[in-house]
Amino acid sequence: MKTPLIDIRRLTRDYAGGGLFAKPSLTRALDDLTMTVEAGTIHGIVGESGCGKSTLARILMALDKPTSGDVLFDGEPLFQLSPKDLMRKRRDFQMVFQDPFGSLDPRQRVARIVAEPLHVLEVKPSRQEKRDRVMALLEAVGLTAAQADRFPHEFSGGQRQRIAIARALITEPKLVVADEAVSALDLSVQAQVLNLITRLKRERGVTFLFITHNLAVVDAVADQVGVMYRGRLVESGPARAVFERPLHPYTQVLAEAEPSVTKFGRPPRAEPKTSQPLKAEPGQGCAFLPRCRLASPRCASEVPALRSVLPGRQAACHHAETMLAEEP
Ligand SMILES: Nc1ncnc2c1ncn2[C@@H]1O[C@H](COP(=O)(O)OP(=O)(O)OP(=O)(O)O)[C@@H](O)[C@H]1O
Repeated sequence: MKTPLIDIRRLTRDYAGGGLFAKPSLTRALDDLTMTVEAGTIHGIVGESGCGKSTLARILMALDKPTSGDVLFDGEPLFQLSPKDLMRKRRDFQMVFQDPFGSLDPRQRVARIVAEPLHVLEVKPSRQEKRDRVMALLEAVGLTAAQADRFPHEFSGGQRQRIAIARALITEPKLVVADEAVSALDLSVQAQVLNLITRLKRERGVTFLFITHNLAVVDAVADQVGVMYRGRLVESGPARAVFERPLHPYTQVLAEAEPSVTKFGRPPRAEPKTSQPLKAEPGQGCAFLPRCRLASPRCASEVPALRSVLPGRQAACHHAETMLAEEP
């Protein structure tokens, strides 16, 4: 079997909270998260606010360290590399952020902005080679050579996001993590940037990890999707199949709230009965239990492991087979 580009192994990230006047507390932003991303694919990560998406992105960029677990990038464990090897490895992954207005230095010209990761990551091409690379990339993202000497404020939001994508590609990375990269853009501009990303995957073989709360965006571009809930991966598989036929009740809730991704615009399923809600002890049962329409006593006592339910489809739910047997 092929080595995945990213092999995330049992990643946990705890943040200490509280302080001088508040009781100390611990937030588990990532909880034993395991997943793989194949090279040359667009892999979506979806989940509601606070589920740990940005924490995952920061760890994949080696901007933050996990409390436990590791990430194998092209077979190499990121958090066991020496600082020198990590610096070399950083050229292989880049990030595009949400805010196209805040993420580009307003005092720098576009050519300098796009070339910046070369300086930061100590790649030292000749002056001419650098200029050639910048120009080729500006052209690849649909901008002109004449625009290289302008400043960010002279561009629209969509154009700025193209500049950010060109900057992310300058070190010829294998992976680009896009964290809510089109969320701040108008719908028509979103579609243009998504087309660009699909083309870059096809023509350059770049792998994209597309992190968003917007299922329609993932449905439009992603080959695979991972659904996160409270720091855990609860479902994964081919994006279209996952949204059309969810195998986890949480995915179903997300998909039914976004009618454009469910084929027939299904009406939402019944909410759980609230007369005697089941509760799981922390760390013992399923975190989705209080919101789950299929909750059973087993869900309160046993954390459901992510398991293969259909070929290429995984879900962390004791009732995945029940969902499979239900009318679509
Ligand atoms: N530096 C930090 N210190 C303390 N807690 C943090 C820190 N960063 C994240 N958290 C907590 O970890 C959890 C996951 O946060 P994270 O930002 O990764 O979620 P998210 O899915 O990206 O949310 P959003 O879509 O709102 O950005 C949240 O409960 C958040 O409050």
